[in-house]
Amino acid sequence: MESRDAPQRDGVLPLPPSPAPDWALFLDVDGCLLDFAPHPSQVIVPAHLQRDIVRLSEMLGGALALVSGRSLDAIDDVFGDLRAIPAAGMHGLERREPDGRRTFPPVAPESLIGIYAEAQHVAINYPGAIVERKGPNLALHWRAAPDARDAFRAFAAAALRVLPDYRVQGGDMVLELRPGGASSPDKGTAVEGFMAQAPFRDRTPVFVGDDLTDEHAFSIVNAYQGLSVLVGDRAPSAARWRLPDPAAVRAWLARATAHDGVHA
Ligand SMILES: O=P(O)(O)OC[C@H]1O[C@H](O[C@H]2O[C@H](CO)[C@@H](O)[C@H](O)[C@H]2O)[C@H](O)[C@@H](O)[C@@H]1O
Repeated sequence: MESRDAPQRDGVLPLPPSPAPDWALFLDVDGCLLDFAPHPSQVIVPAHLQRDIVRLSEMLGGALALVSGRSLDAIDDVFGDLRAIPAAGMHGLERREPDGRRTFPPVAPESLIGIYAEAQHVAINYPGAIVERKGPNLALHWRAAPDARDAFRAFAAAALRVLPDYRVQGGDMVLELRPGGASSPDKGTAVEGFMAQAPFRDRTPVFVGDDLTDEHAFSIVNAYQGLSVLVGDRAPSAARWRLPDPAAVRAWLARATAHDGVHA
């Protein structure tokens, strides 16, 4: 199925329309709602953002979810007030369903404990490099230490030999060791999971995200004839619409909630 046509502008993706009442809106977190920070715990959440998300969720009849690489606990630590909002964490490995039920990621293999310690030893050589443990996932970040990239890549390739059924997932100045082959959950299957149930079902899915891991979700919403919105200018991408940066995403959400209703 083809996605909803986006107006073409000389190869530049167009800005998305204002949210419509029949949308199911899926929002990535880091690099989309929030500007990147050197460390995952240093992100700044503008005061109006939670309020706008809650308001927009109400306007969409609850059909709004956060879909992130962060764990659900980390999402809740960052946003606090959004604990009633459905969410997918760890790139779809765990979910908070619309009725509040939780699905959990697979248990980490015992060998991950040693791998985690070894990764921290690698990171010590690169001040600013971060090893983040998220359940069965291990994220190796080099945003604040670009020189760590090659060492982390080599480390991850070697770690795969002792982590059964794991794979490496690339991201923006990060790579992640995570369980599961090609058929394991990702942000696309997370969107499909939400779309199979009320209040998301029968709505037009719209996914807004910036990173490689968001491409799974872009492909799914395209297949549903929804809107795929890339934040930034990463290429290539399956996205058909674009917002330039997280500030533009926040302004887009704020404009939608500044009215009494979303635009029909
Ligand atoms: O899917 P997302 O919501 O975009 O989450 C992706 C990763 O976000 C976090 O890391 C990224 O943001 C940090 C804060 O800006 C930054 O320091 C780091 O370099 C980025 O990779 C989070 O820590 C990861 O667990 C997520 O997978």
